[in-house]
Amino acid sequence: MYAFYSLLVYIFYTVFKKEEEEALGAAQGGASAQPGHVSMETRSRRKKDHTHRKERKKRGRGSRLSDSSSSSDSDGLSLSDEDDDDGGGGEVPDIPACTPLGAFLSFKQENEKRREVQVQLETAGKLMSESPLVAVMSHLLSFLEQYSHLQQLQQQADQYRVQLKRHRAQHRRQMKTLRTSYRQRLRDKNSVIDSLEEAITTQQYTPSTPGSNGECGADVPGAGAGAGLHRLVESLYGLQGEKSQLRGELRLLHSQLEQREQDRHSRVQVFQHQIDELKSCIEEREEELSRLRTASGATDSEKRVVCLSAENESLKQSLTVTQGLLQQLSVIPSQSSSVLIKENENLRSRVQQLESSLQQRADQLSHLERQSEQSEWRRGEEQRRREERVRELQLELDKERAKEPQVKIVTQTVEVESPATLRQLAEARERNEQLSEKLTNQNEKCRQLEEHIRKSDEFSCNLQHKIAAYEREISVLQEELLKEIGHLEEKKEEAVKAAATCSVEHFQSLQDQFFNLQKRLTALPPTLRTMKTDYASLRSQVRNFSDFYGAAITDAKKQISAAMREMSEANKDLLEKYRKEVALRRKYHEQLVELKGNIRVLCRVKPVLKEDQHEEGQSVVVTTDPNNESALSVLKGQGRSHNFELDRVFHPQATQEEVFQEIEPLVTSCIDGYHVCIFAYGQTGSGKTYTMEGSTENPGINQRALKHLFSEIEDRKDMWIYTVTVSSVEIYNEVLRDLLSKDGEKLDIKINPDGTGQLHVPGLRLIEVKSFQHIKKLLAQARRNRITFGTQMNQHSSRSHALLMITVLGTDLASGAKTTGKLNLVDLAGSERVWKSGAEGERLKEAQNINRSLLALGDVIQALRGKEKHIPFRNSRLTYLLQDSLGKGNKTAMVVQVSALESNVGETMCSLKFAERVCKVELGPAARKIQRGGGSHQCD
Ligand SMILES: Nc1ncnc2c1ncn2[C@@H]1O[C@H](COP(=O)(O)OP(=O)(O)OP(=O)(O)O)[C@@H](O)[C@H]1O
Repeated sequence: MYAFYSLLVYIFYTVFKKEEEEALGAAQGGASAQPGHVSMETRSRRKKDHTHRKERKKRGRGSRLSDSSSSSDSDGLSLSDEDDDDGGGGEVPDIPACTPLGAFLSFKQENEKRREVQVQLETAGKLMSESPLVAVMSHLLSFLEQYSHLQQLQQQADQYRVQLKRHRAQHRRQMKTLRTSYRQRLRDKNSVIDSLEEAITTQQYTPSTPGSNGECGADVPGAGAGAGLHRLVESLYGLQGEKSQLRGELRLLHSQLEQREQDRHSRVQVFQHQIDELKSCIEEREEELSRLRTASGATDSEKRVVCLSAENESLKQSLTVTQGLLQQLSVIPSQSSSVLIKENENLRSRVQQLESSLQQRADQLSHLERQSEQSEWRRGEEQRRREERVRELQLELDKERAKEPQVKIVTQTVEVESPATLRQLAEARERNEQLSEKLTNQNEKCRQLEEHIRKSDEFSCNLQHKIAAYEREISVLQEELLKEIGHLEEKKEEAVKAAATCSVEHFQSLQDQFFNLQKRLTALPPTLRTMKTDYASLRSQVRNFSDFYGAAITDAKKQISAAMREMSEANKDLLEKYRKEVALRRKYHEQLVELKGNIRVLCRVKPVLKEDQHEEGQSVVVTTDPNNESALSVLKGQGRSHNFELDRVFHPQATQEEVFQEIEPLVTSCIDGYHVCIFAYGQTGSGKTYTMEGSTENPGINQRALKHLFSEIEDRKDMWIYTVTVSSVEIYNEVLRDLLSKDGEKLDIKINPDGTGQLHVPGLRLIEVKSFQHIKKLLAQARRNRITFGTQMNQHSSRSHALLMITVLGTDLASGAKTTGKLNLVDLAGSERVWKSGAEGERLKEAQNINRSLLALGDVIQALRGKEKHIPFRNSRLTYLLQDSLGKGNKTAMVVQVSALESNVGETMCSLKFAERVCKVELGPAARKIQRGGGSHQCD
């Protein structure tokens, strides 16, 4: 079976290859142009893929991502072979073209280009798909398509991974810029604090001058100056409280900033963690993909194909052939692959949309993060400056506190030097007021700064919210992306599983077939050997047998020919004996018949003619026995049959000659001086006229009898002289008519006045005939003159009894003895049932007369049979006329005509029963009418 498939596939492959080459040659002006074109296109496509890949790699390098995961870029097994021009092609392991899979894939790619050219081979390709091997290869093809789809997905995953890395790098850059902006802000804050510090320094410088002056002028005591100093100290304490308050606030702000920084950091960590998770997820997918690629059914199938190819040369040939067939099969559009491609396109567009939206979100996020980092940095800087300023103010305050005893001394001094001190005090108060104003201004500035910090905090908070919202969006998008990837993975796994299962099943079945074939093949050699030995022995036997057979046949032939000779001799003897026996029996029978004077009764069965089949489907009820010429059986119906035993029965196919041969001896006896009567009896249409007269081509008893008479006369002419006279009459409605007379006058039967007592018909024409030709004319005339009409039973029914009376007067030349022989040949009118013949009027009268005369004949027969003294010959013209022939010492033969059809079974039974009665009639020994010397007498 497998060999058959292989042969079939090979034949198809050869045919299709040839047609394909012709088609390609016709379509592209040469068989060699197409492969080059295809390879060019393939190369250009490969180059495009390669350029795209290179760009991606450049981008990957540009981002300076040194993650270990970046090495996975080169993990994928791409369907598009890349050139190694740039030396970087080694990163992507190409499928070697020498492997079956590589050849298969390149074959497939070329086939995709040839599809349009090979449309005319679709029908043949469809036919080929019915082969199991082709089905397997189609499954392999679909599986490889799935595999290429998987590779595309992997490439997309790689792209996503690279994009994620790029996003991460961007985030890092943004974080860096945020940090720098934060530092910048801190620096700004420090500068603000420096400006405050300067202001405070200026404020300090102003009291230090009076202090130095006071030191100089301590000798000038004054009460106003002491109060001013006291207020100054109080204001300084107030300032110190305010500073400590500001410090607390700044600490609070600092802690808040730290908290926010921590939050931000934690968020960044969470985001980083999510990115890592995504990365690990992608890596897992990659691993899974690689695992699937290395351990999935495709590789197994491929390995199995290779193993199978290696195991069996025939399978290898089939695989090669199948590769060729793939060209044909590739033109068959795969609905599933087209759907997958469509889905893949949709997914690609969807992924692109998601990528673009993700890119936008990432850009916005980076921008916001940058702003946030800047604001945070500024706030940090400001806080730092404020802290430093507070610290310095604290130091100033401590210094001022440390100077307090001098002030008291100065105050005492002022009390002593009152006018100068008062003036200084006034000046100090003025300065104090100025400082107060400055402090107020500083406070205002601090408030403004605080307000600014608050606003920046709010802005930062808003930014954090936005970042959180964007992160949520990113997470949602990531989830969607993961879902899509998962969905694609599931589809891919399903497709891979289905293809793998299918291919495994088909390979299993192929393997089973292969193993079965192997088993058969292994079982075949011993069988073949035994067959060979058997054949050799048989051959030798046959060779010997031919000699043996020839000798045996020769012996057998000899034996058979000897046996046949013996048999034929014995048969000849037997046949001779049989013939003699039959002749003897016949002779004895005839002698017996002659002695008894029985009427010989013959029966002739009419063949079934077309015109007799008035009713369709009539069965034949009369059967003859081929082994018994005297038996006849009539099936009466309901399974009952009646057997008749007559002198001779003629089957339907009996010829006129056969019938006459039976009559011939009687005809001969006529020449010898006997009175012979032969009459035909039977129902109308049963063949009486046919038997007696016959047709021109096939004459009946009348012609044959006369012919025989003349031949006998001719034979005896040396010894006897014969005179033959002929007369013919018909009895129609009990009226005698001369059939040889032209006027057809009526005749009467009378006793001959010569005293012989014989019947005499005055006026009847007696025509002496010299030749057979003469008698033929007379017979034709008589036939013409006979009255016939058409009835339902016979279109040319004879409505009269016709008598051909032949008188043969013979003179023995030697003795002078005279013989008078008479031959009455009677064709009786048909016995018929009036209702059946449809007779009416004149025909009815005819029928009644016919039946009456036949009844009279029956009465005569009955009387003769009963050997009654009175025979009623005179009851009818017919019996009266036949008195000479039917009476004692005459030879009589009756031919009973019967129909074999079921519809005539009643008439047939009547006729045969009448024949049976006639059979038993004993006329006594026949007497020869001879005149010797002077007197005539009868001799037995
Ligand atoms: N043995 C036969 N072979 C062929 N045809 C026959 C045979 N016997 C009778 N026929 C045909 O049957 C038809 C009727 O036969 P035929 O006229 O001799 O019947 P019949 O007994 O004389 O009838 P009827 O009493 O009405 O005159 C004729 O056409 C005749 O040719």
